[in-house]
Amino acid sequence: MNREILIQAEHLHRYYGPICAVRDVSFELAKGDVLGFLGPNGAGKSTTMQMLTGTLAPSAGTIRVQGIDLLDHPKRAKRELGYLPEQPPLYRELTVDEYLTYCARLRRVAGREVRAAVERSRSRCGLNEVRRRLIANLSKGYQQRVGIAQAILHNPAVVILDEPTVGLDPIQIREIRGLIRELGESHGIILSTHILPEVQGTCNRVQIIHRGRLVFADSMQGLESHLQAQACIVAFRQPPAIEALQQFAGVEEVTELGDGRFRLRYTGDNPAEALTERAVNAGWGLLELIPERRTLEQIFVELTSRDAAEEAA
Ligand SMILES: Nc1ncnc2c1ncn2[C@@H]1O[C@H](COP(=O)(O)OP(=O)(O)OP(=O)(O)O)[C@@H](O)[C@H]1O
Repeated sequence: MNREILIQAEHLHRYYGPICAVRDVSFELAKGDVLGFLGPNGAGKSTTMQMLTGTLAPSAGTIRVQGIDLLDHPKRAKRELGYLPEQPPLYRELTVDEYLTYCARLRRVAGREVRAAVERSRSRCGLNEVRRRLIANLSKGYQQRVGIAQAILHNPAVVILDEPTVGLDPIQIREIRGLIRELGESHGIILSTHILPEVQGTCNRVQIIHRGRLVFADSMQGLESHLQAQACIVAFRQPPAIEALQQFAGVEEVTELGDGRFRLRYTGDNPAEALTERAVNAGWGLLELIPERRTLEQIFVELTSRDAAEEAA
């Protein structure tokens, strides 16, 4: 399958005086990608986002947007970029339509196309009903939609969203995530966040940055296989002796959890099939067999603490 590459970042570095905030970061974004950019506070997310949007020059490295070098041709490259900063740049005293029209002019949308561009992004972001309302009087969720609408006004290839659901209630969060997934079908999206479920619910690729370096980059399926712990929980009505469970091929450790429940840690092939067969034949009364999953939090902590330990060494 031919992936249309929208962003190519190569060997990005950024120093603030002696502090290296971003170190040798390289990645690609293709059309249809919703790339989650995760990292703890101070990891270098905002610095990277600012470099990608052309608001901060890298100390070294290159960024190409649809093949156009962002440093050599910033105006042309920025036409293909839409950006929602952490604090949406809204004018609260304007109505939604007035504000979007103003943004379209700033984005140099041709005069005769302004109306259509405003209508398109307003509709896509579900803002038709509030088009004549003052932004100041909208809920935070609707204000965030207005922020996203300004980012897609000029129909850019890439949309960069910095912490887009911070401060929203659960229903608004669901709506904004749905909107992001929808936008991902026709744009490439980079979503910077420190909210792990946001990445699981919205993105098809994930990158984790820690102390300025990428410590993880994979597809969501790749991440899923990391999440799959080599362990399962089983429960029986007539539990066997623990030794009987230790005898299954690959089982390394069995922990009794009480009430006929056990945790089996294994290597290699999942013993579930053999276990089920034996449980049926021996009349153990299998009640539960649940593969255990690690949380994204656990992986995140593992990766970031391993990185810190390596650095200390
Ligand atoms: N203008 C600046 N001058 C000096 N140091 C800076 C500047 N901006 C950021 N830094 C430092 O660079 C590092 C990366 O900061 P950055 O804001 O990119 O991280 P972040 O991942 O976006 O964090 P957060 O989630 O807290 O916003 C931090 O150590 C920060 O203190």
